[in-house]
Amino acid sequence: MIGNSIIKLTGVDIFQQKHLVLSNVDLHIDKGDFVWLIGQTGSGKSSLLKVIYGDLHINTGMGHACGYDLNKLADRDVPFLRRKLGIVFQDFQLLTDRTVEQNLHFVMRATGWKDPKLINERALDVLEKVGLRSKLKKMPHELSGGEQQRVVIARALLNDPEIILADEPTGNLDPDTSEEIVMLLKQIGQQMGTAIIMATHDYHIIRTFPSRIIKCENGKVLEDVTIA
Ligand SMILES: Nc1ncnc2c1ncn2[C@@H]1O[C@H](COP(=O)(O)OP(=O)(O)OP(=O)(O)O)[C@@H](O)[C@H]1O
Repeated sequence: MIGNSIIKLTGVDIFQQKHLVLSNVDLHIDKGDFVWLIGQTGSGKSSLLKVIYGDLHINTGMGHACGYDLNKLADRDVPFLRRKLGIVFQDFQLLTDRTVEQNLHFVMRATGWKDPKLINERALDVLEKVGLRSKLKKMPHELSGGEQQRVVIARALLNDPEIILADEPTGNLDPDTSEEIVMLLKQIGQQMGTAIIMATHDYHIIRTFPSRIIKCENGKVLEDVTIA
């Protein structure tokens, strides 16, 4: 982290294969920021998030995420960058054949945790943060959609991330449960200084929780957007 800056993109072009999705992107996210990311289907929201978590490489402009230089990011750096990011995406769902506890332990072992006592404690700690300590031994299918999403958030918190990237985390949830998830993310941001970028198509929830809005539109990322 340079000062409070967690993400800094300057003049970045973002491609999917040979297709230029977003050009000349400037984006600055500081510790504790909560940012809504909006834009029509196919406008480039996921592509922008993919650049930040090292899934899409950049060649034009300058990019930093959690202290990593995105222009020079080597494949071997990506797992280390990902430990500083909490990812809450529909593509990163829970393993369905393991309990909540096993899901959390699996990620911890994969990211270098060794001590079984610390692993147990950390799993309980993150479940406590999302209010699901009692669900440790449950299988994902025994949980509601909102509870599953809370476990995904707990999993994203395991390595104490500097930023959480949430791509439509409330897409499959009813309005009340969606609000609970946003409140939880906001609370995490306020308590731990975690920055949060949340992509959504749900303008109602943005109106309920007003915050900075950025928008992907016509190949650009627009800042300080307001919605009707
Ligand atoms: N793996 C890929 N290969 C080639 N093109 C892709 C790939 N992924 C996305 N694209 C294209 O890049 C553009 C931006 O897609 P992206 O997924 O970033 O949009 P989005 O705003 O996240 O959309 P949605 O709201 O539907 O999730 C689209 O034109 C899409 O077709």
